[in-house]
Amino acid sequence: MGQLSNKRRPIIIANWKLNGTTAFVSDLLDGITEQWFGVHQAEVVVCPAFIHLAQAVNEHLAHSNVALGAQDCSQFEEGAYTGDVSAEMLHDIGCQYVIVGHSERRRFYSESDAQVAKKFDLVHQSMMTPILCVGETQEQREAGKTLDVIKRQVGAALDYCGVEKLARSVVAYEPLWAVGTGVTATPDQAQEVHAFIRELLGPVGQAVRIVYGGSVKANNAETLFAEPDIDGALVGGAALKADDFIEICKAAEL
Ligand SMILES: O=C[C@H](O)COP(=O)(O)O
Repeated sequence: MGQLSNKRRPIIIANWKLNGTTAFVSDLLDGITEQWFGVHQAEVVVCPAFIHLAQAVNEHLAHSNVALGAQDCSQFEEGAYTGDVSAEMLHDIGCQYVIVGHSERRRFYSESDAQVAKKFDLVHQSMMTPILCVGETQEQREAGKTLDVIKRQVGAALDYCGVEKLARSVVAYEPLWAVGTGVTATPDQAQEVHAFIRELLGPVGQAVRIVYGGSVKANNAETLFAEPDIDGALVGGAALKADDFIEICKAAEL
């Protein structure tokens, strides 16, 4: 992949969102682990729904080289917060990664930058790696505000947690107009924002993996990954079929 691949290990993350039964998840995990064994340049992470995490660990991932992530966590550590799942619970069950600030959480649950920053910090406190999602709406892009939005979203985590924690994180750039729409950002559009995020992080930015998300498919992954600041992908729809997802993972190693 891109010219900086010697410095940053590519990472491909499957976000299965609100999908799957135990049988579906079982088949999908079998399909992925059977095709992704041995040593690989790219790191592969799967993020099932909370209720399928234990199944993933106990029945499929324990002896695989596929890592486990969660799609979200509570902004609270413990106590009377009905329905929540804490970062510590996720660590305890075997997660290594947690997505925070996904645009669907920001949009459908009104999560603020401040709440996302708290979650980001709790994931670190629980010895896992947060995947911080940022991205602009179509209206914001058309108004020329893309970089302002990204600066505000990354800045909230930076201000709350400090640059050292950002250095040990993954950032996912997901323009909302590309999420689940079939419209992918062009490699140039994505590269511009990725380079901007890296610049925002200062010297540590060179070590941070910044992935792109938004209608990534097997047929567009390679050109995106060829960009110097795109270190992998956060994949939704195309991660629901093992063969399609594995094709994207392979493209990260070209
Ligand atoms: O978390 C994944 C993203 O929201 C991308 O979803 P998508 O690949 O279905 O567009």
